[in-house]
Amino acid sequence: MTCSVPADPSSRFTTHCDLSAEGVSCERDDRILFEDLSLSVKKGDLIQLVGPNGAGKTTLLRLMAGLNQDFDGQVCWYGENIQTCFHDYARQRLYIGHLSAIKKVLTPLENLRWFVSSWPEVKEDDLWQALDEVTLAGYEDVPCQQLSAGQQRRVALARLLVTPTPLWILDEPFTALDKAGVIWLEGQLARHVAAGGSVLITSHHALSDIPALRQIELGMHK
Ligand SMILES: Nc1ncnc2c1ncn2[C@@H]1O[C@H](COP(=O)(O)OP(=O)(O)OP(=O)(O)O)[C@@H](O)[C@H]1O
Repeated sequence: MTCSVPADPSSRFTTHCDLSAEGVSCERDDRILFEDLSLSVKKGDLIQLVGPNGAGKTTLLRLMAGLNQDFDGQVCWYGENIQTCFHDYARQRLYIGHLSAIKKVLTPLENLRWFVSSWPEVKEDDLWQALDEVTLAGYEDVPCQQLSAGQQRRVALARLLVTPTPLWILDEPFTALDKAGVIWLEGQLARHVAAGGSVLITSHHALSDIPALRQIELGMHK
């Protein structure tokens, strides 16, 4: 089934974000992580989930990304349950988990080629440019297992530059980045929302300089 989503020809995206969690509750090991939670992510939103370790931030991100169905309530894309239009939804959201999901036996370039295979409009030149921007020029053909943790994170984050999705769902994306990488990523977040994109993020890093920021606190249940 396909979602009925209006196109916006004036935007760099084919559509804008309209994601909503409605009455979502989730329990793990008899402990309530969140209950009857509602949340919407629209064009230009930058929403940071905050809370202590174990509060449920990753769990909420994964269910908003459609990667976890073990919860009550529903998550909708343009009013339709994301599970019934998952194929279309997955083309409109970029999820980067805290493990990055890069294939370590592949090179940075091969990882990006594999990753963008769902977006045929992305050109080979775009991949080289993205690797250059994340300061991996010269490392394009080195297997990722030979890169440092921060460089591997940069391979994962290069996807932000090549994927034409309005919605970014990012779990602790600042992990292992050096100071310059942190500044670069903050700039990318700010630029994405200013261009009409949307970001749902967990991070223990303060994002207070980004004007669009809204925080949602988890971990209120004992
Ligand atoms: N698959 C699972 N089975 C059982 N319990 C789980 C599962 N996944 C997560 N949990 C539990 O759910 C709780 C929330 O985990 P989650 O990873 O969402 O927390 P978090 O807020 O992202 O934490 P952190 O800040 O440490 O990354 C934890 O107590 C965790 O043990």
